[in-house]
Amino acid sequence: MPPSKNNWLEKLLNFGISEGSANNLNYKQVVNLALALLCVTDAGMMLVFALQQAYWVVGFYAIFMVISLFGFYLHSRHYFSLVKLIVPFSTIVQIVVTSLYFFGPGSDFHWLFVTVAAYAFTAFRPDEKIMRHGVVLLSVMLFTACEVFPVEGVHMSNADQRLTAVLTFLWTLFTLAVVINVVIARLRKVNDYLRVLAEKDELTGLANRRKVLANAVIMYTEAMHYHQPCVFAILDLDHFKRINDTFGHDAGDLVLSEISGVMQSCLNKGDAIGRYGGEEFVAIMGNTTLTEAQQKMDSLRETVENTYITTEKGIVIPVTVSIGLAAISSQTKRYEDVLTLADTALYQAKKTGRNRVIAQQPTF
Ligand SMILES: Nc1nc2c(ncn2[C@@H]2O[C@H](COP(=O)(O)OP(=O)(O)OP(=O)(O)O)[C@@H](O)[C@H]2O)c(=O)[nH]1
Repeated sequence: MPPSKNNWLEKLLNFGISEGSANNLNYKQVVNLALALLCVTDAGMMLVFALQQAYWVVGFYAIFMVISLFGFYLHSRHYFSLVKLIVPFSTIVQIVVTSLYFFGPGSDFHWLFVTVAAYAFTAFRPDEKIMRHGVVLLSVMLFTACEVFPVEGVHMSNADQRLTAVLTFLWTLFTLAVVINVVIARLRKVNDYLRVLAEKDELTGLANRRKVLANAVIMYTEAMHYHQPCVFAILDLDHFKRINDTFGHDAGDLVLSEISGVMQSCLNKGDAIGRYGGEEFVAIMGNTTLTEAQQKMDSLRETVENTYITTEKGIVIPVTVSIGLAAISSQTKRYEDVLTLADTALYQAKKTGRNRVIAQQPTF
């Protein structure tokens, strides 16, 4: 995947994940993010209680901060199954103690168990059901206990409790926004990457058959809608089987990838080209008359003819291409009809000696 601009975030998400241990990448990244957020949360709580001058509570949160940092250390040592348990259990203990002892159930601090359940569903894989359900069940039981047991908070006044509740609410909102933002941004990136893979021909780097036909539909529809000329071309390398048989399949692959680049460089920016299959390509030229397309394709044919592909062993392979052209007309009903006409023209080009461009005149 292309490197992200947010380098520090990438470094954090990928901490302890080496190339060879990249299984369950997303789960591991969620755990790293959770550990980091837990560290920041603990730092925030230390600040809140330091302002209250409750220094031993500061110490309590410092211990959990150290545990989170220890989680990063364990991750760097590849103890991932242990690391992913640190976050829920450290959070559970902190919520229970903070909720029951410092704030009291009236503060509703224990609603933070929602974050533990959210973590369990994102950090444990579907095949780790026991762990996932166990953490959620434990959270539900402890949440119920916090709701039911009337233990008073012993260290905070009502005003401080309210302030802490507001701060906690804002912080939870912020962390959820961060997590959702990171998750969505990453999903988008993966999605873009998969789309490129799904639309690209691996050997030539051109659009694959699916993508070039999708482009054909778009360009055909636009041309029909705006009454503009549009030409479809099918380009087929000549005697390609002979190239494979004489120089080998690898040399054939080299010819395909080199000639693809040459063909693309002969087209205009708005034109579309893709690999139709084997040694056959499709080009669509929008806003181009048949005469203009014929000139462009003839120049492309000549460029291919003058291109000599040299293999690693120094063997020079001459290549030529035959091209069939057809333009859309007022009679055209479907884009496939234009492709069929271009294919007929290509057949003529092959039959009449190859290395030539033949245009199928439109029928009105
Ligand atoms: N190296 C290589 N060869 C391929 C690839 N895809 C298809 N081919 C070969 O392309 C050849 C196409 O052969 P034919 O359809 O007979 O066409 P041709 O030899 O070019 O003959 P004409 O089109 O009539 O000039 C076959 O031998 C296929 O195996 C590929 O990705 N790499």
